Amino acid sequence: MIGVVGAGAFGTALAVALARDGRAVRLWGRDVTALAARRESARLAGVRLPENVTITAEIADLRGAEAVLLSLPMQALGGFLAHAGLQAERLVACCKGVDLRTLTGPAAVIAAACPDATVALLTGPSFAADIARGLPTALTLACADEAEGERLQHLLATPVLRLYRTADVAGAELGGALKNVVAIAAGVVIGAGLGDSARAALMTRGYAEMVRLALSLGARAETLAGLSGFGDLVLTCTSEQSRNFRFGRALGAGAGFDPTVTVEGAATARAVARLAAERGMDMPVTAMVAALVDGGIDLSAAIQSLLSRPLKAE
Ligand SMILES: NC(=O)C1=CN([C@@H]2O[C@H](COP(=O)(O)OP(=O)(O)OC[C@H]3O[C@@H](n4cnc5c(N)ncnc54)[C@H](O)[C@@H]3O)[C@@H](O)[C@H]2O)C=CC1
Ligand SMILES: O=C(CO)COP(=O)(O)O
Repeated sequence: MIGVVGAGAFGTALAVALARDGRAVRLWGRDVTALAARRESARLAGVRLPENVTITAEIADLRGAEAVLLSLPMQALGGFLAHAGLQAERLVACCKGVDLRTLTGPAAVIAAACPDATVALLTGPSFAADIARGLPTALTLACADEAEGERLQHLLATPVLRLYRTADVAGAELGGALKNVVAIAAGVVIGAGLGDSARAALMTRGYAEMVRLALSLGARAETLAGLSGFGDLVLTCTSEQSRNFRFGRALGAGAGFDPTVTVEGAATARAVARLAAERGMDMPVTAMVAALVDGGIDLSAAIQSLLSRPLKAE
């Protein structure tokens, strides 16, 4: 049995994909009454939960799972683990971001709360709606323990959910966290009417910034160039499906945005701006997004801050 924590868009989509491929899945959520009654999530309209997905609000029902996928927003992960009493041998983070409290990624947050568990990360370019519809996707499964990583790769892959493996957990989680920040900035550029050429420039400079920080934190450049970094950056900066992109576009257009929608890049921009300051690193795209999110700068000043940077070698 595979456990999934978090009955939002991504957790439910993963539960559906694994169940369609024959796994028994237990999907935990804090308020699952409507989901259990309708067997269809409001976040994934038209997708019926297969029979072999059991929905539960009791965390003890996940005991004995071969692996538990943690599909909560990044900023909720540490608090959840501190209070939930979850016991599992293998915990797979499915969230993308940097924790504002500890300035670490999900793997360190899980390891601190559950020191005896094997920790892994599932990340890469994939919209929940695509996974739930059974469209083909390729993701990265990162685990520092190579044997456990291989075991999880086989446990969680399906014919349409292809998993590539890496032991570079830092690289995989930083790629997934930082691309959301760049996607907000790409949305700002489009929302402000600056055009596709400016977006391509922003994505490229944003990627350079992602790689710089990740390398300084011990990640490998190849990981950033893979699915979890470059792949997810392209998807998120260019698709209307992305919440981070749409949030940025609303900021750029001076429009409102539903505050209940999960936009991981907003808190992560603030966390990464602090991390960069601590390390004396220059991350202009992240700094601009963090300042915009905090309301510390207006849109024209934000755009000007990027355009007026000193001319230098690429
Ligand atoms: N939706 C997508 O296409 C993808 C999402 N992800 C990542 O998955 C993570 C979750 O995102 P989504 O499922 O899309 O968000 P969502 O907003 O659809 O769902 C989040 C779920 O977490 C629950 N939750 C929030 N705080 C909680 C807490 N303190 N305790 C227990 N449950 C809590 C909410 O009730 C909700 O069911 C994010 O880090 C996101 O970046 C990754 C790949 C694709
Ligand atoms: O991570 C994602 C795609 O890989 C989902 O992106 P959004 O959170 O921006 O919707």
